[in-house]
Amino acid sequence: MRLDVVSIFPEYLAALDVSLVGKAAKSGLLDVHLHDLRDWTHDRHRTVDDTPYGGGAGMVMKPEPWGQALDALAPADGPTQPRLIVPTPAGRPFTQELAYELAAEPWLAFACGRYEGIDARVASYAAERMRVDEVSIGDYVLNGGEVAVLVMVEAVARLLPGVIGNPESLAEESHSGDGLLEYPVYTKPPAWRGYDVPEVLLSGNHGLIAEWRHEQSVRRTAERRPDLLAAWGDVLSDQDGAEGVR
Ligand SMILES: N#Cc1c(-c2ccc3ccn(Cc4ccccn4)c3c2)n[nH]c1N
Repeated sequence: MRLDVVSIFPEYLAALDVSLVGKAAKSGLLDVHLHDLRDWTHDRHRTVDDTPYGGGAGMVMKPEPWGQALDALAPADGPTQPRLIVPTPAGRPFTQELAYELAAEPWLAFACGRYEGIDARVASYAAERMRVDEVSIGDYVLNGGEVAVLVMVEAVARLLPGVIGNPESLAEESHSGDGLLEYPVYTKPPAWRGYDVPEVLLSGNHGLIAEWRHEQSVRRTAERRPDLLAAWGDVLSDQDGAEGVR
C-alpha cells in the first residue's frame, strides 16, 4: 500500500517511522510519502490560509496550494488515483469497518487541514477524479488533521497481511467482527498486590475460559457501550446486573 500525507507540519507524521507502521514501511508493506503543503505555495511568506468568506473567526486553508499538491501527487492523467481521506470534525465516523475497507485500498492519500479547515472546493475538485472521504476520529475538536491521520494509519496498517505477528488476535479485539468490547486480559504473576487472576483462566478448561471471556465481553459492553449491545440478544441476569462491573 502506498500512503501519501500532505500537511503544513509533515514532521508531525514522523511517528509513522516508529513501531509497527515503521516496520511495515521498512519491510515494504507500506510506501509512505510525506509532503509539505507549503511546497506548493509561491509567495514570499508561503501562505496557505486566508480569511473566511462570509466572515467568522479563524482562517481557512486556501484551495490553490491543495489543488497543486493533489495534481502533483496524483496527476489527472495518471494510470490510477488514490482514495483521498480528509480528516475533519464534520466527517463520517472512522470505524473498524472503515479501517478494514481502507486496508484493501492500494493507494491512500491524506489531506491534513489546519486552521478552521480546508476550502470546501478542494474536496469537490478532488472528487472529480478520486474517491474522497471526509472522516472524523471522534466527537471532540482537534487543532488539525495530523493526529487523526496517525490514528487512521495505525488502525489500517495493522490490518495489512504480514504487519502484525499474530493475525488471529485481530478477531478477538474490541470492535472486531463480533461487535463486543474485548474481555479483560491478565498475565503472570497469578497474585499481585492483593489482586488474583480469575481462577477460571488458570484452569486449563478452554470451554469454561471461552465462556467466561464472552460473558466478560458482554458485561463490559453493557456497562461501557450499551449502544453496541443492541445487536446482541445476550442479556445479563438481574443478579449479574446487580453485581455491576468490577
Ligand atoms: N478527524 C478529525 C477531527 C478534527 C480535525 C480534523 C482536521 C482539522 C483541520 C482543522 N481542524 C481544526 C478545526 C477546528 C474547528 C472546526 C474545524 N476545524 C481540524 C480538526 N477535530 N476533531 C476530530 N475528530
